[in-house]
Amino acid sequence: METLVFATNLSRDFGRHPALSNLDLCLERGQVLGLLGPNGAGKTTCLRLLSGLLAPSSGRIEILGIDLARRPLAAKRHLGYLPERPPLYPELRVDEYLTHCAQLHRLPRRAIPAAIATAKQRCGLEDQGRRLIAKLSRGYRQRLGLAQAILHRPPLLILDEPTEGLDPVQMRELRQLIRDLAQDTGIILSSHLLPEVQSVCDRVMILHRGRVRFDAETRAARPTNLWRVRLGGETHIMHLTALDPVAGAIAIGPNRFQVELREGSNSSDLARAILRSGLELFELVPERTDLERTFFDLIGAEEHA
Ligand SMILES: Nc1ncnc2c1ncn2[C@@H]1O[C@H](COP(=O)(O)OP(=O)(O)OP(=O)(O)O)[C@@H](O)[C@H]1O
Repeated sequence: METLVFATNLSRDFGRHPALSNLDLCLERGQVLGLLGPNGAGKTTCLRLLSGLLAPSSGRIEILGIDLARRPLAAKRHLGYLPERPPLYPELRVDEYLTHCAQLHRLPRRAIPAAIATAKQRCGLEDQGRRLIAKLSRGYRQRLGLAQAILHRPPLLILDEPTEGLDPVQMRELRQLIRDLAQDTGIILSSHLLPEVQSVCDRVMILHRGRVRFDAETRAARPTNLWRVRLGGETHIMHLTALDPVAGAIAIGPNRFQVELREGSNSSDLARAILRSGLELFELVPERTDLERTFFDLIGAEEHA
């Protein structure tokens, strides 16, 4: 496995406001990492730090082993960046704009036409070369933003809210394109949409108020044999863990528990065992340990506090 990004203890303050605090991150080729979080969580700040547009207040970033602070040009050569709003020039035609970008990426002059043709083909822009950017739809502008990011074939792509503002069809097409690109690159993208991260990313980091609140493979966040139980009266967790179908339990509030069942046991077994032991059962619902649950639990608990 090739490590594309290695960042440690990354922080960025704006004045006294910590926009990002103590983030550690590692990305391998072929991985798609999603930064998920509500507005102001620190996603854009993180992506700007990783793309070298913003200097960290502390911490260190390596892109393919190259220190981004010490050798910014060499490190940035390996990455493509799609900002939240791609800096497009409406008065240029698609080909003119891509030629300009290729020059900025310092591609050799002779290699430029082929690089543009490949980028356009990958982004579904083959027939758009002569079109004025001003006349492009939002979806095509986003494709063009992506085309400029992949022109120099970087192994690392950093995409800030790539599907923001697109209609559902455009979103689906762009997600497919991201999955295609991920076959030979590593991608870090930001989003505030759970389904997007679930469908596109292998790994997710939930950011909230500049801190990482959750970091896991998206596969690991799928439901298991977990149940949420609310009991009546004076109960203790031992009452539950003593029951046959229960593999383990954790208390999540007064008389509220998250219960994991043994393999082969189901919710009826649990309900029967609870009632047989003389406990009162007020609620028994499947626990969704997927990303959505975690997302809302974490964000909700924080807001509540
Ligand atoms: N240039 C800046 N100057 C001052 N504060 C900033 C600056 N950029 C970001 N911030 C603050 O840092 C925090 C994180 O912002 P950031 O844009 O990284 O969040 P985000 O998760 O990308 O949000 P959004 O989804 O709205 O883009 C916010 O409180 C924001 O107001």
